[in-house]
Amino acid sequence: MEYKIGTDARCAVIGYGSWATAIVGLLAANGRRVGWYVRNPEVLESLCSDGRNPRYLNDLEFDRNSIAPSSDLDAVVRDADIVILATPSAYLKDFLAPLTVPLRDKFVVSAIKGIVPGDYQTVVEYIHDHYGLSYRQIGLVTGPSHAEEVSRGKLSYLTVVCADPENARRIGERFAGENIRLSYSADLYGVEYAAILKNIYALSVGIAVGLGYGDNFLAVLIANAAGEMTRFLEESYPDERNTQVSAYLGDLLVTCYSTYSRNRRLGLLIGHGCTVKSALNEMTMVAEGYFAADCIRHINFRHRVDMPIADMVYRVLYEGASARRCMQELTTKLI
Ligand SMILES: NC(=O)C1=CN([C@@H]2O[C@H](COP(=O)(O)OP(=O)(O)OC[C@H]3O[C@@H](n4cnc5c(N)ncnc54)[C@H](O)[C@@H]3O)[C@@H](O)[C@H]2O)C=CC1
Ligand SMILES: O=C(CO)COP(=O)(O)O
Repeated sequence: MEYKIGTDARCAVIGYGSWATAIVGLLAANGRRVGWYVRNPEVLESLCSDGRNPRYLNDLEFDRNSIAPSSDLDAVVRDADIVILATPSAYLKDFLAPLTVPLRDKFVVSAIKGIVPGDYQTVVEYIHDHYGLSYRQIGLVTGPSHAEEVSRGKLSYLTVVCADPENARRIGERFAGENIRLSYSADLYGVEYAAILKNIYALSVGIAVGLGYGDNFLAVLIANAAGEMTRFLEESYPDERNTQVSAYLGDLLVTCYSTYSRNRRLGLLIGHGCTVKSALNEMTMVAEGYFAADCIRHINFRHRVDMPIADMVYRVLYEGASARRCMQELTTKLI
């Protein structure tokens, strides 16, 4: 299917959470007006009237001429060539439900780090299967990149992943900026799963910190998590890949140690003794690892990879198992 991705291509972003807002900030700084699907009336009103998202990254002020926010999904998608998805994975279907305009002639980039619950598919797989796009017209933007830092101009490295390296470079040009360094990859499967798994591992780190484990143990836990991630990728989809670079290991590290990490925070609350339900209620932002723990367990029934850390997180989140006991058991399986 024909699609447009060159310098004239128009971009649109779907979603209005923190990552969507930071991404619009990067794209808007690069020239062309950015289409933006914002279905929340309060956020839409505020973006149109004073160029700010009142719910997320409120200190980021947009030049109103550089953005075109709208609650009409069809119009936003119709006017775009490159559609960037930046909703939490759990609500992607919900966000796209009103769409009647075909996506087949668009280039779709997922900035989402999660699995579509219920379908047990990655976002790339879901868009390919449900919207009839070839894998050559779907990409990813990922890397260690907390929205709070990106939006404040803190140096960040993003990785753009496309089957065709020329497409990756063209998408990368849209995100480029003084404080953004870009890398490229063609490993759609590996990079997407790495971004999903790291959220589960950050939850395990948060749980450990909440339970009182120290830095010595955290280093062991994260080192084992990196090994578990690599093992999952190698056994489920062998390919030539270096998982030591920032799109895999870097993203895992920032999610495990940053105070901005939503997944670590959810784990911390549980480690401190909150029930899973009350910890989820405390969260003001989405922790993808909660959904991913269930999805990966389901997907791993096919691959049967040894994943003691992901299994521990699943048991705590979904089986009501004691975090303290599960973590103690896990300590006997780490090296
Ligand atoms: N925040 C970050 O620094 C980064 C986030 N990501 C990824 O971007 C995606 C979006 O995450 P964030 O922007 O952080 O999310 P967020 O927590 O900042 O925003 C959540 C969005 O989901 C909507 N939402 C929340 N609960 C909902 C519900 N029950 N039903 C329907 N919609 C609901 C909110 O209205 C909002 O638009 C995730 O996959 C995340 O892993 C990727 C890189 C960086
Ligand atoms: O993926 C992210 C940053 O790269 C966001 O997830 P966390 O907030 O849990 O780190």
